[in-house]
Amino acid sequence: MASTLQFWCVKGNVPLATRRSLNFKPQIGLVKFVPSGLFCGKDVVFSSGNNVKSLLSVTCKATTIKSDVLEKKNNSMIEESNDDDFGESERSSSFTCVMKFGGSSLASAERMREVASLILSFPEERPIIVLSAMGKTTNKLLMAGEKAVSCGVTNASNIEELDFIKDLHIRTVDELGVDKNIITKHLEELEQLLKGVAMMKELTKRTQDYLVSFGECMSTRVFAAYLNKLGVKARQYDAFEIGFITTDDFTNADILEATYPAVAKRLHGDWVSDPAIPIVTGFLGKARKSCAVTTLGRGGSDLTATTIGKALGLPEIQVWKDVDGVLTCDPNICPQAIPVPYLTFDEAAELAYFGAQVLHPQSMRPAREGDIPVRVKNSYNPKAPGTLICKGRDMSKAVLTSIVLKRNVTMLDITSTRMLGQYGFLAKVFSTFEDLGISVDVVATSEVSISLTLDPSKLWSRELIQQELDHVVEELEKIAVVKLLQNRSIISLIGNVQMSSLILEKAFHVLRRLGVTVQMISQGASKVNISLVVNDSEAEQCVRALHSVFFESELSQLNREHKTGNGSIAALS
Ligand SMILES: Nc1ncnc2c1ncn2[C@@H]1O[C@H](COP(=O)(O)OP(=O)(O)O)[C@@H](O)[C@H]1O
Ligand SMILES: N[C@@H](CC(=O)OP(=O)(O)O)C(=O)O
Repeated sequence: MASTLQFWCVKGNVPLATRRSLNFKPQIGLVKFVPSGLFCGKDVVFSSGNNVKSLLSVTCKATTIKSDVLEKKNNSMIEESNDDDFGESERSSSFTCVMKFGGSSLASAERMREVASLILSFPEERPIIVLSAMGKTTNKLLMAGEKAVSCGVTNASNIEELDFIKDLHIRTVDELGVDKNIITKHLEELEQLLKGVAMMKELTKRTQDYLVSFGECMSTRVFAAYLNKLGVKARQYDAFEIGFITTDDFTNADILEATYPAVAKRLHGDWVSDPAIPIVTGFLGKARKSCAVTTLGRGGSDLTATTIGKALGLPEIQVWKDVDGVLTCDPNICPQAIPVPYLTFDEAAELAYFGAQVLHPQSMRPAREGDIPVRVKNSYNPKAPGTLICKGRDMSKAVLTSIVLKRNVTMLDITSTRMLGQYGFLAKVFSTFEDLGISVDVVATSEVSISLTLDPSKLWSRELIQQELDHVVEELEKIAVVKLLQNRSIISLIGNVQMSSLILEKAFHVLRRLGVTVQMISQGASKVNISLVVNDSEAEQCVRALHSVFFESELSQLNREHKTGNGSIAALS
């Protein structure tokens, strides 16, 4: 699909603006050929067949960038290769992208074959591959761990999910024709671990992380072996061995800054000394204090991919899923959901944070910091253009981009007993959450009261939620009357908040027709998100009706115009 032309620029003589728009590092640059016309400020579309010398005279279809490129022509910023400045090994060490494949793309041997041929269909790319565990392996591992706690040591070897995982992986290596030994040690160790859990009758978060790490450790070994069997040199890496340093927050660890230089050094260094496609475990890290294996929260391989993208300053990050990109809604709620062609980092981050399972909530951060475009593509339908996420897009015609639902949210109504002044009250409320390590999602305040919703993702098990909530209420009741409202949902309307009057008019019209009372609304803090809180029991019906109005009827005309790019592409930057 895309071919890449590598070119060299005069060291230290590249204007920053040009460097950004052409997306190259100070020393080596890449220009991508994207035939479909899907591009933004980071993609410059050229017709193929041009060589380095003619680079500046090729036709650039991105009009905003065209002028920039041509303006810089006289600065002679691009020249032929100068081997005194850049040695062959350094040049060839540059990776061109990260490609992340999730569990849904890797569910079987057949899928692994297809993913391998998909990767090899881009011979011009030098990718770093990030993989999740195969299919539903992570869920099965979690279930096996839970069962091991109470099944007794003698039964631990017979846990159904353990059999499933063994069967899936052994069948996969057999079908791919690779050496079984690459995973037999892991499968034995996994069984021992479950016996240990059964013996201890306890599964700590730390052990749970170690347990689920087997999924990614095995999928990457199998896939690397398969590429090697095909004659494509590949090297497997466990992320916790190559510098992914995290906090010690097991099951939901944060990546620390030290990760970036460490990972870049290791991957770059290995490539220089012995080039091979890196196959890296997604989702995993190493705790800074305890040095134990950590996980980055469910769906964390997206974050692994964007972290590697930023660490190496790559031109593009691709996350390959089982859907045609980020959709206007969760397709499990609205089967009519359609792909969103462009998103900004801000929109994608809000969408992910407020519950769209398609992206990990923190995954946009490294991409935004590194200003690296993220493409969401479908490994089952590679021809579909997917979604391109980058810094800016033309919002002039955008209304609503996507509707996101976050279920099972707890809402608190906290009314001051006026023991404290208003600012003392707010400070006390938020310090209570800070002390208890609970994050707050949506907030609305009046003079004497505050309504807020709590982020359930930090809370791992049901008992813990109740225990922690009781504690929160106990603390807050020292200064306020507290009403705990459970089973609520947040409906997030992601889009152009500049159009908030239009969005709210349509949204409330729908909600009124359905007889739904909105219990909280928040708009303003985020420039791309309007959040509404309703009862869980009404939420899906609301989302379907809202989707129908904004994306399936005549009122969605503006969104459709935007989708087809009518008049909006030229302003992308
Ligand atoms: N707005 C959305 N756009 C696309 N997919 C969504 C959205 N909301 C929820 N999903 C779900 O997310 C799934 C893809 O995410 P995920 O399962 O994490 O993929 P992978 O395992 O390949 O990384 C889709 O199959 C879809 O069911
Ligand atoms: N395997 C992990 C990490 C991950 O990112 O998975 P996926 O890419 O399949 O969502 C999980 O299931 O959470």
